[in-house]
Amino acid sequence: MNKQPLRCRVQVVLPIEKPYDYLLPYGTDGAQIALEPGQVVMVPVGRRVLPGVVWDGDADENVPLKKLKEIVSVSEVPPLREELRKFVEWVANYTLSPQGSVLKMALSVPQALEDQVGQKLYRLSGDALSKEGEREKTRLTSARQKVIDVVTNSGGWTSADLAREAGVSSSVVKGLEKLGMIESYFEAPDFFFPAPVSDAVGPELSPDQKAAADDLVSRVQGRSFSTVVLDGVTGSGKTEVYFEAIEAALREGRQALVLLPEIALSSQWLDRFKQRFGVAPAEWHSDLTPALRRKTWRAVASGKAPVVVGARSALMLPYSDLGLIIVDEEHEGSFKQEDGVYYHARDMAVVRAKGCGCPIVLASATPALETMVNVQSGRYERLILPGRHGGAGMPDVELIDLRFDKPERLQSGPGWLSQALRGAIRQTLEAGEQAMLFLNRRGYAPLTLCRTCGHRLQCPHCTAWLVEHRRFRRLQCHHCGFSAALPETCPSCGAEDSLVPCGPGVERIVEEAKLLFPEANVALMASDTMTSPAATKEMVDRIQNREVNLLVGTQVVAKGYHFPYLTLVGVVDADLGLFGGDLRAAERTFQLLHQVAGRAGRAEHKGRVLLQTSDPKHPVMQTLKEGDRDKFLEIEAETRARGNLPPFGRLAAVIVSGPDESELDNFCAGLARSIPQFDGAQILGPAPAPLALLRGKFRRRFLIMSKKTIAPQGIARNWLSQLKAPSRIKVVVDVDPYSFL
Ligand SMILES: Nc1ncnc2c1ncn2[C@@H]1O[C@H](COP(=O)(O)OP(=O)(O)OP(=O)(O)O)[C@@H](O)[C@H]1O
Ligand SMILES: [Zn+2]
Repeated sequence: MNKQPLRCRVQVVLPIEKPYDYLLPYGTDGAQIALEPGQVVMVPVGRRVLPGVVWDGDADENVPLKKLKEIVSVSEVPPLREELRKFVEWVANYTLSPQGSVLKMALSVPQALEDQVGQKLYRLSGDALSKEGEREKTRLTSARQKVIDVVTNSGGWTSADLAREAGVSSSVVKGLEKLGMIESYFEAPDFFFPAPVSDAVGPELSPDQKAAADDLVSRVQGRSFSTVVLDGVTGSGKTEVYFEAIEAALREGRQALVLLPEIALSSQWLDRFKQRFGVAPAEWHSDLTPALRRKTWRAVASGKAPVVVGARSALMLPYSDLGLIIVDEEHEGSFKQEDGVYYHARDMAVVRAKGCGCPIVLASATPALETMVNVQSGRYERLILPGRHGGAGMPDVELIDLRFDKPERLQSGPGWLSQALRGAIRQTLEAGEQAMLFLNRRGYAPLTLCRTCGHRLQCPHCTAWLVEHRRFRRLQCHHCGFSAALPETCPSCGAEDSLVPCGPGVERIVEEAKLLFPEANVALMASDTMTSPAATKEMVDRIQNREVNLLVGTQVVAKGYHFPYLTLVGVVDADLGLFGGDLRAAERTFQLLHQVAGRAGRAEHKGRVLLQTSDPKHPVMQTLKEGDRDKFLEIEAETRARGNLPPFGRLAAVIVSGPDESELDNFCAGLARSIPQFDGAQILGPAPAPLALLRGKFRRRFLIMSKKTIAPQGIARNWLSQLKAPSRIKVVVDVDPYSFL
């Protein structure tokens, strides 16, 4: 009797909703090889061969055999665990994303799936420095210099990766190897990160810290799911407390994952980890070299990366046995991904922890309103650290009313620092302490305008002003990256010397600070000046060593840093984040300013915070001044509840975009006509998005608002499936949107 060939389902890493059916591969003995769900395979799709995962459930026996293709090969990597497969399905369902796109985030390193034979890698050669002399002689070409720069930063590159990263041809790499400047070695295929030192002990904890740490440790030992909010004022030792929980996970032989909002800016955190545990954790972020990426993925999958610290994408890695998740600064907006799969890493981390049967800790001094409402309803538990470590007090917060204390003009143009703030800076510097000026705006000026005709310089591809970056004498669009030289004459009326910068960015504050305090050592810290983790670390070290005493920065300085001599924080424009029709504008402003304020006076010297505002009566300013976070949350909760806004109601945004405006409007009109009627939900729109033009695409927005008991996903699915979008039009659903641009 002829036996039917066996088939299985494979979810391919393409933007497709469901698994396809394939034939099991044939072994050398001519028999089919049995596969288990979770095994990683390569399968033909059209003319390509792509990675996929054997999925749960039976293939459809009714599909004719001749339509089925055979699995090409089976990867040696450990099968994806059921926990991760279920998580992929859950995320796809919740975010309305194709399952294949979510799976692709888990299999994000195709090279890691290949069988690993020892591979030839390159690094800076041991005696590269002694070759300096020869290097002079041979006069490194700029192509060669680029390669040297890359390997100086980190080793472990294949020839192809190295050439690609340096933007040169592989013959340049060969040439340098001949010269002896770089050398090759073989890497063993066993990928691992060293185990943390087991007898390392942390600092002696205060009674409050100890109580919180003990609670977390017993949860880790209990090996079951729970969500705990670690709610402690800035500088209360949240990090020290959760380090104890990490230690407990390691003792259990399980892995720990720490999600940080900006891993590239976390040099202090990494130093502390190394001090505490004797080794560095595995890092996961976009700056890893391809070789390190592959090593890390493999080590995580085989349980040889005990602690992973990373950006939101670290949540998607194939952990072999996750025993603890920490989300530090859980209120941070950067945990929301707004590209490809739109997901919130904090919320999805809670789901993943549940699947792994492990506790998850959400740490913050200013937990999100969503999180606090979950505490109130009993879904999350809470541990409180009420005071700063070592008895340091909370800083005094004062408001400067800009309507009365107007910044004086400087010789060179308008000034932005009030008399009160100038005086406080002077005092601080005279006392030998450090001051920080905060303005959450990169560049020199957010707008450039022609004095003669009023023309404003705008991005040709976006609804956005061009921002002047004086250091490079260029204009830049902060939405699409468009950049152009600063014109000499007005592009509209041709007038000369007529373009004036309007408003301040941090570069302009640096200019004013240098003018007012010529004796100070002024430094700037913004995401575009901190171009690499190394550059950030260097700056942080300079501040720690007090080579800098007047720091100017954007939100990158707000996060987690601990500078004992920093006693004054001045916020140049505290009202900046309050505008723009974003439902979380007040909350975000409160969190950010509270966080910035928290940098002041963290050790024995008392801290002082001055907020320049034109609206001192605003609840955000009042509660910051009173240091009353819970009162702010109460006011905010009332406002949101009244509008049935999250977390009391639910939202999903639908963003429709395309290159042709009339085609787009036609399609949106069709969508609007097919909006169904609901009880407890409504769909608003279409409205031009605030960024009505982005990267050359026109954009319209709809907003689905529903009661908390109704899932907007189902509404979106039914409604949007009625109309097929023309090929040039893209429809994106953003469930629980954070950006309304
Ligand atoms: N029990 C302790 N013994 C010694 N030093 C401690 C202790 N607890 C905290 N510290 C120190 O106090 C400083 C602040 O602690 P930590 O950074 O953990 O606070 P945090 O709550 O995470 O702060 P933030 O929210 O502002 O980032 C750190 O330098 C930390 O090493
Ligand atoms: Zn642009």
